[in-house]
Amino acid sequence: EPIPLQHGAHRTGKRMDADMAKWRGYGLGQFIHWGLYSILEGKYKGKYYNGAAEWIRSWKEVPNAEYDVLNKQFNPATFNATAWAKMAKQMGVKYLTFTTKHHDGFCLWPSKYTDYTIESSPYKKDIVKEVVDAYTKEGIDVYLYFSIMDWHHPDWRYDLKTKEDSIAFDRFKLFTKNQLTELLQRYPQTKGLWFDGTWDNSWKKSGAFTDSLEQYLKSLVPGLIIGSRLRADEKGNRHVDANGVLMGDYEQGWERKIPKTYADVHGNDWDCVMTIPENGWGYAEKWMGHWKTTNELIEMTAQCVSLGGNFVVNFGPKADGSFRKEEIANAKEIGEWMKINSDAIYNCEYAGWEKQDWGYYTKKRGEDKVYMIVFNVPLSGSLKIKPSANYVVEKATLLEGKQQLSTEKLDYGASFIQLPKGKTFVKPFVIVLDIKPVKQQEEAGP
Ligand SMILES: C[C@@H]1N[C@@H](c2cn(-c3ccccc3)nn2)[C@H](O)[C@@H]1O
Repeated sequence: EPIPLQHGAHRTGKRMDADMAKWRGYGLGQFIHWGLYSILEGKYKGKYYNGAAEWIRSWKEVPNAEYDVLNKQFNPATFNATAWAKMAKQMGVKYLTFTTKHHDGFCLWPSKYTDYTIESSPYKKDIVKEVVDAYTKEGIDVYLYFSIMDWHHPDWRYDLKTKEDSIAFDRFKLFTKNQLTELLQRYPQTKGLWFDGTWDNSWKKSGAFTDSLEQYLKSLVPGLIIGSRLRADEKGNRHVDANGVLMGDYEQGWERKIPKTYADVHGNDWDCVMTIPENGWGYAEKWMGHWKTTNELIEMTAQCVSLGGNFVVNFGPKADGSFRKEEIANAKEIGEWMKINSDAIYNCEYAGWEKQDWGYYTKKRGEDKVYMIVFNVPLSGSLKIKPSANYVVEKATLLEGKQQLSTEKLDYGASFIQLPKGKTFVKPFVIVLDIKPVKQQEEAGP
C-alpha cells in the first residue's frame, strides 16, 4: 500500500507528451564541461590530480582563495561556439547539455544575482548565449546543466544543523530559484535542465522546496524536461520517492555507468552521461589510464539505445575553447559511423528480443523494423537471432549497401543470418530486419 506523500512523484510511468517523445528519440547527445577548472587542466604546481579535473578546487593542495580568483584569467579570446556546434552536428548528436554553473559557482552567463560571473572575467561576453544560439541554429536541442551545490556562495550549506544554517540556506534557495528563472528567461530556446550537486543533506531536507521549484520552473516553460536528480521527497529520498516511484521526467542516475539489462531501467526513460577517460569531465592535460576508443563509444551508444535510453558523450574543452585531438577524432569518427548507421539509433527503442553475443537490437519506434548493430562477428560467419514470438523476420538487409542476406530457419523460432562470404567487416555494422507481427505461435512439442 503506497504511503501518502505530499512531495513524492506526481506521475507514474513515462511522460507521453510530444516534447518527451522527441527527447526519447535523441539516441546520442553531447555533454560539455567548461569553466575555471579548465584553466588548471587537472594539475597544480607541477603535480597532477588524478581525480576529476573539474573537482580540483576540492584538492587539498589547492587553496580555495587561489582557485576562486581564476575568473580574472578566463579569457577564451578565440572561442567559437559555431565551430563547436558544427563539430557536434557532424558527430550526429541531437542534444547538448552545457555547464552554466558547476560546483565552483562560476557562472558562464552574466547573472545579476552574483558577481562571480563571466562579466568579472576579461572575456566578459555571455558564453551561455553564444552556445545556446549556435547549437540551436544547427538544429541541436540545448539543455542547461546547473549545479545546485555552489562552493563559492556564502549561503551554501552541506547540512542544516543550526537555525543559522536554515536562515542562510533559505537565502540560498531563493538565490537558486532566481538564477534558474534568469536562465530560462534569457535563453528561451532551452528544452530542459540537467541538475547536479543535489546529494547533500541540506538538499535532502528541502524536499518540499525541490517539489515547488520543479513545478515553478515548469510553469515558466511548459514542457520543460527535468531529470530525477533535482528532487527529494519529504523523507529525503532522491531519484525515487518513498513509494519507489521516479521523481522527474527521466532517470538521471546513470553517470559513467550503463544498465546491464532492461529490468534495471524499471520502465523509465533514462540517459547515460559518459566521460571519454575513465573519470573526469573538465579538461585535464593528462588523461591517466584508459580512455575510450570510438568503437567503445559507438558500442555504448548502441547499448544504451538498445535498452531504451540515450547516450551522452562528454567533451572537456581547454580554457581557450579548443578541443583536444582525441576528442576531435572521436567526434569525427562517431559522425562518420552515424552518417551510415544512424537509422539504428535515432527514434529507436528496446526491441525486447533475447540478446545475442554479436551485439545489440534496436527497434524503430512505431515501425516493423528491427536493427542488429553488430560488434562481434562469430567465426561461424552466421549470426543467430531469436525474434520474440510475436514477430517473424521477412527480410534481412545490410544497412550499408542494401545487400540482402540469406536467412536459415532453425528450431524454436530462431534463425541464422548468413553474412556474405569473403566480406570482412572492420567496423560495427547494421543489419535491418523487416519484421511482421504474427499471432502467438505454440512451440511444437518434442
Ligand atoms: C556530471 C558529473 N557530475 C559531477 C560529479 C558528481 N560526483 C559525485 C561523486 C561522488 C558522490 C557524489 C557526487 N562526482 N562528480 C561531475 O563533476 C560532473 O559534473
